[in-house]
Amino acid sequence: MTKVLEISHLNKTFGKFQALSDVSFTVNQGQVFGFLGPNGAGKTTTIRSVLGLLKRDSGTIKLMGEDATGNVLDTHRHIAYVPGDVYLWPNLTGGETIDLLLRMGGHARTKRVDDLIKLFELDPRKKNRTYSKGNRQKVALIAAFSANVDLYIFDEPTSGLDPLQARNFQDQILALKQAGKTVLLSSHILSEVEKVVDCVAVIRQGQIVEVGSLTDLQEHAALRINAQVQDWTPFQDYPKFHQELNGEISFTVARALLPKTMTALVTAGVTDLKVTPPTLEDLFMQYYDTGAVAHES
Ligand SMILES: Nc1ncnc2c1ncn2[C@@H]1O[C@H](COP(=O)(O)OP(=O)(O)OP(=O)(O)O)[C@@H](O)[C@H]1O
Repeated sequence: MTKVLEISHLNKTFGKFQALSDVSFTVNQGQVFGFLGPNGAGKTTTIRSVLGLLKRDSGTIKLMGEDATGNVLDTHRHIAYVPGDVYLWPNLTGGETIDLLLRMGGHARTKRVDDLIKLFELDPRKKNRTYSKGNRQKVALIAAFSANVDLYIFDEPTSGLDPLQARNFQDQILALKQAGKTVLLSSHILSEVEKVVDCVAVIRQGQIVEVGSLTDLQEHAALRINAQVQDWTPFQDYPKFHQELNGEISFTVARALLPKTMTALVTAGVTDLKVTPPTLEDLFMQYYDTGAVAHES
């Protein structure tokens, strides 16, 4: 499998502040890779390091097997990038900007540009300074989706888009995926990316706390147990223990501890039982809360 982007042991400080600590992950050819984490986690810092817009303290960043930080101009030729906050030349029109962005990247203008302008409902004759945040984002997205590159990087790409345009964005990502293209998609909202990503890395306070497929992550997550038992006291120390007025108890348990918990439930005289797998959103919130998935006993 071709490694398109390989980040190893990346460290970055701003003064005394450690923004990235030992960040490592690999994005393979044809993957749509979600780079997820709360605000301020280090997503943009990582992406800007890849693009050579920030100088890393240590670690390696390889693009298509080559040092990405050696020849930054060359790196940019392999990448289409849409930042979270898009700033454009104020006196150019959207259409002129798309053409300029494509020419700067060495890409030909094709009919695809017109199709995307229509799809995203952009008026390309307006000057950039008159555009809303969402329209500026559309200009950058249209240029990126029109480019033929090895890696597409989108940093919080739908923050200014309305739900219909966000859907168009997702469809375009799926089209890239079908074409075997590689995408790195950063977001702090799981629901925004879960329909399109194959694999995710979760970053929190500058550290990668999980890398894997969405199904892998679900496998590791804690299960919720709801039960009616004659003696609830053995369960009162389980995480998120709660007792309803009707006596039903609920708590969470790591999947690995399920057999032991079932034995304890039988001993406690269980009369009713429901085991619910976590939603991905639940799981994601666990990373936000504690930085680690619950493997508690
Ligand atoms: N130029 C800078 N100087 C000092 N601190 C910085 C600089 N750039 C980023 N930081 C800090 O580094 C940390 C990571 O920021 P970063 O922008 O990478 O987060 P993020 O995950 O992209 O967040 P968001 O989802 O809010 O965009 C934050 O605490 C931020 O304040």
